[in-house]
Amino acid sequence: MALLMWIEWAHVTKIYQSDMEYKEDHMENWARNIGLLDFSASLQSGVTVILGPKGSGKSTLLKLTATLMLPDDGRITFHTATGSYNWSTGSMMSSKATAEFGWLKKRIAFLPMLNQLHQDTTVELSLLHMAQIYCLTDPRKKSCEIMMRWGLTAYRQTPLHKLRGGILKRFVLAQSLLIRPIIWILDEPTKGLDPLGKKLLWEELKNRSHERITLIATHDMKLAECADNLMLLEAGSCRRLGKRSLLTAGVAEGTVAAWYQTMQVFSEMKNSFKM
Ligand SMILES: Nc1ncnc2c1ncn2[C@@H]1O[C@H](COP(=O)(O)OP(=O)(O)OP(=O)(O)O)[C@@H](O)[C@H]1O
Repeated sequence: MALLMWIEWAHVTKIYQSDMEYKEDHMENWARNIGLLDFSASLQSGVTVILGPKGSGKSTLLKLTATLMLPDDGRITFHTATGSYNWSTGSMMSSKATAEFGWLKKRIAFLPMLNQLHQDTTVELSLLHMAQIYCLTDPRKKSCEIMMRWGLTAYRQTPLHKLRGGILKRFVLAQSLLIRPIIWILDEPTKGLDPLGKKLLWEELKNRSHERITLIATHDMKLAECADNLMLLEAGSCRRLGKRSLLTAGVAEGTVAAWYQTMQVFSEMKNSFKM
């Protein structure tokens, strides 16, 4: 059954106060401090892959949607079967709505979350701990199931600091799914992920996408092929949003990579006319 929920971003703007760390990386961006600028869009369940050049605002959009940062202007509204909840600077809510929104926020999983890991704890105990924090029924069973699904059973007694990079990333993905997120937000999930992890991620995205809203920012064009929708960001704004099948049908190769490349060419042409 499809999830009865959607997210709406209305005129969301986020300006960073300092650009010190970013000067080298994103020199081509005319306004380095702009995370998002008057960003508007809306999305329902399924997998949405967010594409865009370096510094176009992909991570900013994900962090704002994960409610890790507040927008400076505009609002993000989470529409659910029980009500609509606004994430914006200065928004007011009744105590009932605050409690409901609190419940929803606990069902938003954001990756990367590596810094929140207790490195000395074993794989099994970390999952169990997470299941207990989130008050899951039958936490031991659910932790075992997720370990099996993500090929982690052989590492159950291994402390996290001993996991190799690719397997650690697989663990983090598994852990994020343990809480059965309604909104699953992934920033570059295939970066540093091992081949088994990539295969399992693909299966998860293909088989369970209707159960949640999944947002993925990536430069991995192979992964982007799993999208139901594509969103293209440019200089902090949404330039395109639509069904992958429709957007890619417009380019000869019919792939996301070819569509993205075409869009980049159009952008360069547009920018050269402006100069
Ligand atoms: N903490 C920060 N301080 C200052 N500027 C920032 C900060 N975080 C992001 N920015 C700026 O905001 C803009 C958007 O950054 P963001 O990381 O969201 O882009 P991105 O599309 O995710 O880039 P990438 O593809 O490199 O991950 C960039 O120009 C960046 O320099």
